[in-house]
Amino acid sequence: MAVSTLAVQSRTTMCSSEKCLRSALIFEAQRGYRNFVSKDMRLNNFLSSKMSTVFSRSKHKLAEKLLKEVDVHGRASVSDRSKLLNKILYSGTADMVSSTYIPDTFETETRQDLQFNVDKPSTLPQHGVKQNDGLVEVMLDQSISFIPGLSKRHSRQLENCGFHTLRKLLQHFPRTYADLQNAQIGIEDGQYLIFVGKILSSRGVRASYSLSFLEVVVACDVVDSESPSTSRDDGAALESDKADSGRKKTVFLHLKKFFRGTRFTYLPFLKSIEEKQKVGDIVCVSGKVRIMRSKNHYEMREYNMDVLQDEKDPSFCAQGRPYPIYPSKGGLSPNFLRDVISRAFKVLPSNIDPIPEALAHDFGLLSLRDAYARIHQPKSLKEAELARKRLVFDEFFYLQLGRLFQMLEGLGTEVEKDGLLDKYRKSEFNLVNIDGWSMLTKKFLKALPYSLTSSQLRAASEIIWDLKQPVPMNRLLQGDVGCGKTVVAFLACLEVIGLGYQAAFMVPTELLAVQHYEQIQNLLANMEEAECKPSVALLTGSTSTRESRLIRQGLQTGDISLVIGTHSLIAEKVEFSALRIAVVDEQHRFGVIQRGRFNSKLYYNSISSKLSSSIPDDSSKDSVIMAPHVLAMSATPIPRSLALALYGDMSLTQITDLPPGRIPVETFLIEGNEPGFEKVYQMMLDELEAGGKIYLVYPVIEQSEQLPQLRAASADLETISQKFSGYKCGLLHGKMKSDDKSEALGLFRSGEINILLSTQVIEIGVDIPDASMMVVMNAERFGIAQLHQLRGRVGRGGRKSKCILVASTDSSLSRLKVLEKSSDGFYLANMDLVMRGPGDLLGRKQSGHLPEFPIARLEIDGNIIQEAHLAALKILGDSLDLEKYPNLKAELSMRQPLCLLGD
Ligand SMILES: Nc1ncnc2c1ncn2[C@@H]1O[C@H](COP(=O)(O)OP(=O)(O)OP(=O)(O)O)[C@@H](O)[C@H]1O
Repeated sequence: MAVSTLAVQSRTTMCSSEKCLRSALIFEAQRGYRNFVSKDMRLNNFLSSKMSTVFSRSKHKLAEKLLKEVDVHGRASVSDRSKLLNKILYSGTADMVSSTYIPDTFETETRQDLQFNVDKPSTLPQHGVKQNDGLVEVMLDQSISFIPGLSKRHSRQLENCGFHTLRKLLQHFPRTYADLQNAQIGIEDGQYLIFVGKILSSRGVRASYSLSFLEVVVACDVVDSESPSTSRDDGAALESDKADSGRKKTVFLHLKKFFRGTRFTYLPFLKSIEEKQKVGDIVCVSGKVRIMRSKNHYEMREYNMDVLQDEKDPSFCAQGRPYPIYPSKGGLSPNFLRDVISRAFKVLPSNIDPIPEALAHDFGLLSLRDAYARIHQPKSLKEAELARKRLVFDEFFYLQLGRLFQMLEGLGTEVEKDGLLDKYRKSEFNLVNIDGWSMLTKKFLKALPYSLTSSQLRAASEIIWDLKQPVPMNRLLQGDVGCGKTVVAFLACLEVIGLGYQAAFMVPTELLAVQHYEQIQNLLANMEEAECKPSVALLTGSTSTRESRLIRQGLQTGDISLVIGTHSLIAEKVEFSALRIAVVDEQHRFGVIQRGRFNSKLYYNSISSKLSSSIPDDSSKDSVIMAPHVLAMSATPIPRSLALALYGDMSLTQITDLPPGRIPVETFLIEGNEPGFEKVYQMMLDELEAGGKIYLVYPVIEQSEQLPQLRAASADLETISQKFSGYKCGLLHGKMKSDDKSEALGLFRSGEINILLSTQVIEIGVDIPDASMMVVMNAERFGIAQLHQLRGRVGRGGRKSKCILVASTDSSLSRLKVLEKSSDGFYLANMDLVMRGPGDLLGRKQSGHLPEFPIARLEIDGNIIQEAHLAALKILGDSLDLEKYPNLKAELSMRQPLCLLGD
């Protein structure tokens, strides 16, 4: 009956309070109170007969004291008794009182009745608890036990399901909203409808020894859709539309609420619940209808009922409110949850919002209380949507605020902090300033066989700016496939090497490590002055024991300035002399723990290390105990919204353009049937004859009995070799030995192999600029982002390239169509996010690190996260340490505690 509580409260009489007290006493007596003395002998006898029930000593004593008081005041006025009971309720024993004196459910209104009839209790409220008109107002993180009328048993049930605080409860959001319709046309079983009618009767019924129910019958007038006049032919019906609108029938709603437990079967209880509903009241009832046997009679067990204040204008209610449908949790019924949540609003004050009003106004946000109220009890779907926006905003806002705050905390002076914020605020701030770069970096830049694109230059400047800061950089560099991230990372490495430090470059596969190693050696070879060239080493799982020992020694002494390698770099034995930057390529391929270990290990080593004497300036010496800068690179473009959520603590750098002269790869979708393959083979032949090189990508290495429809690389080698007999075919997959893999790739690079049959092992990083065609078998087995990555292996030079996606069935082609249309990795990643959600887009490993968002959905709320990011910048710009916003700081410490602990 929570919905109509307000109305109930307003018409509460002293008489009902007296009854409540009496019921409470009887209830207590049932539990075995021994020494109750009453002038009513019958009651006295009844109470004595219940003496044997177990009662804990403390409760017993308390109960004894309180009941004696009640008895003493037995002759006093009802309001005095109410005062007394109120005192009990506020004396810190409310839990006990609610469970021992007042039956479950029934006490909801009882306690409120009492509170409405008495003065404010004299007892001081607890910390964070406000009292208002007799109701306790509590803040969001207060226990749910403050919810009016919640029995101890229900509190326990809720707590067991994780609803410890009001916040937790209010964040149990409706799964969806049923579209309530005015019952003006035919009524069907299971529909969610809304009615306005008059209460005809209300009765509390004892159904059995331990079951009772309240049945309220409401009579409502609705349009009679079954009357013969409505089924006439159209013309006639049209003419008499007006008349029909007046043809009404009365339907009877039987609203039922059940109570389980012997204590709810007693007459006083049944009488009291009965009296809560006043015959003749006009009410608005909404909920799910069930058809009953008798015509025009309907039952409702899930319902909301509002007593209409203004009988003359019931229309406002009948306009069709969305009806919240809650997911059940831990066995708690959606109905129960709806009821408790609506009660929670009675104790929730309006000033719970930590976000300053001005900011909320700037971003068009509802106040927090309104947002909670409207998401749970919206008057329209639009209202629910507005409320949702506010709550989604909060989820993103505190994440952004926490991460930015944490970053600022690491900086020393206000000027530095302001500088960092400015960098976030204005992208044009990051002007390229090559003059400030080290000599080595400048020489390397000069020796490059190409000029950097403007966005590569901007990215390099941004990173090098960060490298000069006294706090460790934590930056994510991302860009589309083949945009030239590697060279930007090399520049960053050379910058620290130029200052006398070391750099580590970690990649997920050996193939990639070898490729990067060869690439940097080639680029360094172009440099004129041999003496300033840094020494570079390659350390992977296949490096011989002797060689790896030598490399480790070199790293320890500082003789090696740059090491490129795989996971071997984070092995415990590897120690650095003065590591200043760690580049983690394809960072999502490493788990957070691995990255963390890498980071902390390097930190430890760099503290313990003795720095070589070649450090040029004193300022660098001071910062030697700093953790190394981390530059993470992501080859899969991630939508900005997702990146903000996933890596909100990282600064983001994006390379937005491709090196000049790139011709977009032409993409074809072909069904993998006989004519389809004939077509593919013909295209391959044309390409080979024109001097091209072809990757053939397979989903598996060996043919599998379980998945016979999948083409396998090993199995196809012979067929393809026969088909293209004039050309050389090679095989590359993850199970091959490291040397064999490098050899196969080397032969393909040099042109000795024309067709490379491979698995997705080539997906990341493989860079063979003159490879000009790719054919992906069973393309439906790959995600959009993955296919885009694969496709990025071709078209890396000046030659026009083709990518053919062969799908087993016609139906799977439609999903891949988006690849045919676009070659923009960011656009495709966004599409993937919308189509598959963040979990599938990122893969299990990476999506596991996404923060939990109870209500936000990254695929649709991307714009809100951007707003939240701006709002966080605004707040921090105004108060770097959040001192101006103590409420925000408190909320932040609650939501993102680690960021305030400096973790
Ligand atoms: N500014 C440039 N002008 C011309 N070529 C460039 C430029 N920058 C990089 N390249 C070349 O483009 C190719 C791709 O570069 P790189 O391997 O760094 O790309 P990437 O961003 O790491 O791509 P992927 O994520 O696919 O590995 C390389 O052959 C590189 O030499």
